[in-house]
Order: sequence, then structure tokens, then C-alpha cells
Amino acid sequence: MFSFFKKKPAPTPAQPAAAAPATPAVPDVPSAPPAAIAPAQQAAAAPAPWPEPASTTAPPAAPMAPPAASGGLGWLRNPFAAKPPVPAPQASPLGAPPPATVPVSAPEPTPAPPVVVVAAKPIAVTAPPLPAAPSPSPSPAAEPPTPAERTGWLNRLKAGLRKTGSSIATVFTGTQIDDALYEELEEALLLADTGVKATQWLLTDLKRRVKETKTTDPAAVKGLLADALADLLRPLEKALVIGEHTPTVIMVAGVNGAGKTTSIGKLTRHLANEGASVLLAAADTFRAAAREQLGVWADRNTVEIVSQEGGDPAAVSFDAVTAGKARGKDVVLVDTAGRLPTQLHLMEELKKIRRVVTKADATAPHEVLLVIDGNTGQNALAQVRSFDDALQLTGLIVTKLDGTAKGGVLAAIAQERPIPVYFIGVGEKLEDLETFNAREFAQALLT
Ligand SMILES: Nc1nc2c(ncn2[C@@H]2O[C@H](COP(=O)(O)OP(=O)(O)OP(=O)(O)O)[C@@H](O)[C@H]2O)c(=O)[nH]1
Repeated sequence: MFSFFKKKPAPTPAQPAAAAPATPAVPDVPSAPPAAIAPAQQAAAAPAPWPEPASTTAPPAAPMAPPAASGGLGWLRNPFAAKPPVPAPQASPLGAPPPATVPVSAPEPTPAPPVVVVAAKPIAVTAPPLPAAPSPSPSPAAEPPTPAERTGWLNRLKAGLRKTGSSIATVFTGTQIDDALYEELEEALLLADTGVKATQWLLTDLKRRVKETKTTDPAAVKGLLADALADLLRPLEKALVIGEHTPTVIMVAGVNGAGKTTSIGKLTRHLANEGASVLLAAADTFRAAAREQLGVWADRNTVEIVSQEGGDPAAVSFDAVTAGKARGKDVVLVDTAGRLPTQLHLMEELKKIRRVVTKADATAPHEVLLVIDGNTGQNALAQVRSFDDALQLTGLIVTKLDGTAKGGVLAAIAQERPIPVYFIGVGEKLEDLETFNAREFAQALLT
């Protein structure tokens, strides 16, 4: 897993710390007392100064790992670009009561270096694709074999999506390609929560493919549908980039119980396994259980966590990003409390968290992810729209695709709000979170 993930690149020259002129009365300034930052085991301990001096000197760059040919999160990517200059360590506001003028300034936009991937060797980052399904359509190119690890995942994906796929697959058991087949298929796609637009798009595309290839066997139409679905889903494939910023700040949102904390835990584990330093921000400050749950993941992964009971989620996020910067963490993951898009005040709170994170680091958040429960079908699309409008999402994690009959919702998302799907979850276990690959998904769905 994550075999491509690199350690920190070579040290970069420090630049003068972004001047933080104390600007009183900035509305978003976190006003809560500083959050506790502690190694996971001490998460409950009283706020303490940094246990170790902040260091911005990165260790020497690790040797290049081989490109992502293995399974695992094979196309999460660290471009290993020269990191932007790391700001000189600043006195962290953590562990000491904030001064009257809070150390958050109205963002004096720090001229961020242009995001140019200047890695010595850019890395191939696409997940190893599956061999193309047998279909009468011309195969674009010979595809490499699927590694064993990825095959294991695919089997789990197929098992998870069987409920969705079986009703679609039965459409192709007849002997003729006629209107009845297309009508049945339309119904099956709609039942799988593919949505009206995506269903129409797929049917039109499929009919074209059938005509062009002069297909007469209904069983072969299934292969053509897999091709059409893969093409529709392809815009959702994108690599999550780690390493362009220190830290890469990832904010995670979603409705209650969507699987945010579990997904963060899984992702943390993968990152930690690859040697990335991760800091978790428990920005769900209201629900004790949520903090504890994140604390357990932090413990398991021996990463640090910033948490604060009953505090301001924006303040916790600010502290975490500041801490992540000061300590040269690779990734800061901000776990927010679940909320419905209709809870407008809570949506405002999310926007505030986003703004405050930007005050801690003018380039952050680098990713704003929405976690959606694949079981919620078309409602997931509504969530994507609402959270995207509020937060300008950069990516999705779709969980609980195991055992759902609504796996078609990804097609609806691709059609109506094509936000990249960085990961999909098909179970509660660590290995059940994987990168999204359009062809794999299409084939698993129709197997
Ligand atoms: N079957 C299945 N269960 C999952 C998956 N991802 C998460 N879960 C389960 O979903 C439940 C809720 O997950 P959480 O991670 O607590 O969800 P959350 O979004 O953080 O919840 P709140 O903090 O309450 O908003 C837990 O029981 C998880 O084990 C998945 O991919 N498949």
C-alpha cells in the first residue's frame, strides 16, 4: 500500500515567517482557549507546550519509490515537488492563553509559489486498470495485468456491489436486443439510483455503441454498458496529491454517520504506514464520542491529535493547522461534526472552519472532502450539491458501497456534479478503503 508515498523532500530554505500583524476583531478569529495537542496517548492531557521544538528542517529525501504499480491506494500521489518554502517556526499559540490580539491576522495573501509539479521524476499515478471486459468494441490498448493486492480489493468491490449489479445484469439474460431490453435496463438503472439524466445518457450512449459494433448478442451489450459507464465515471478519477504543501491540509465534512471518522482513520493508517506524519484535528468538539473515536484511530496509528472539549471547532482547526505547519507535518486531517445541509447554522460553521484554516495557512485547505454514504442514493447527490455550494469541494469519499443497491449514484454524481472521488469504502475494515477507478467500478457493478 502507498508504496509510492515519499518521505519529505529535501530541506527547503526557510523564508521569513508570513508577517502576522495582529489585527484585532477579525470576525473569524477563534476565540476559544487553545486546544490540547498531544500525542494520541496523551490526547486528554492538559494543554501543554510543544513537547519537542518545532522543526522545519526536513529529513533528507527518501529514495524514490517505484511508481504505483502495486495495489493499495495506488494513485494517491505525492508529486514530491520541491515544497514551497516552509515558513520559519512561529511561536505557537497553543499551550498558552491567546494574547488579547489573537495571533490570527486577516490573511495578508502570502504569495504562494505556483503549484507546479517539479518532481524530479513525476510518478505515474493511475491505479492499475483492469483488463478490459470482453466486448465487441475495439480495445484501446493492451492493459497491464492487475496486481494481486488490487485483485483482492476488486473481489471485495464486486461482492459489495453485487446487490446493485445483479438487477442490472439480469436485463441481459434474454435473447434479443429490443425495446423491451432497453426499457428493463432503464428501470434497473433508475432503481440503482443512477438518476434520470445519467440513465438517459447511458442508454443513448449504449444504443450508439450497439449500432456501431453491430452487436446482436444481449450478453455482449453488458460489456458495452460497462464501457459506457466507465467513460461516464472517468472524470471522477483523480489522484489525491500529498506533498505539494507542508502540511497538506485536508478538511473532511459530511452528514452524520456517513463514515467521516472511519475514513479518516483508514486514511491516516495508510499514510502513517508509509511514513507520512499526520496530525488529526478533532473539530467535532461537541460530541465526546466523536473525539474519542478519532483518538482511538490516532492511538492506533501513533499520530498526534488536536482536540478540545466543547471548544470552537474553528479554533481547533486553526490550532491544528498552525501546529502542523510549525512541526512540519505532512498532512493535517480536520474531522468535522456531521451535519445536514438543511442545518444552515451548522453549514455556516463549516464555512467558518474553512475560512479560519485559510487564516492559519493562506494556501489551505488544500482539499475539502465530502464523505457520502453510498446507501443514501439520490440523496447523496443532493448532499454533494449543498456541501459543494457551501465549501467548494475538491473531492469525495463514498463509503458503504458494500451491500448497497444504490451504487449507481456515482453515475448520477458524474453526470451532475463531477467532483473527483478520491476513495470508496466497501466495508469497515482498514483494507476496505480504496482509490476509485472508473473501469474497475463499472466492471464490478456489472459483474
Ligand atoms: N459497511 C460499512 N460501514 C462503514 C463504512 N465506513 C464507515 N462505516 C461505518 O459507519 C458507521 C459510522 O461511521 P463514522 O465514521 O462514525 O461516521 P461519521 O461520519 O464520522 O459520524 P458522525 O461523527 O456521527 O457524523 C460506523 O459504524 C462505521 O464502522 C463502509 O465503507 N462500509
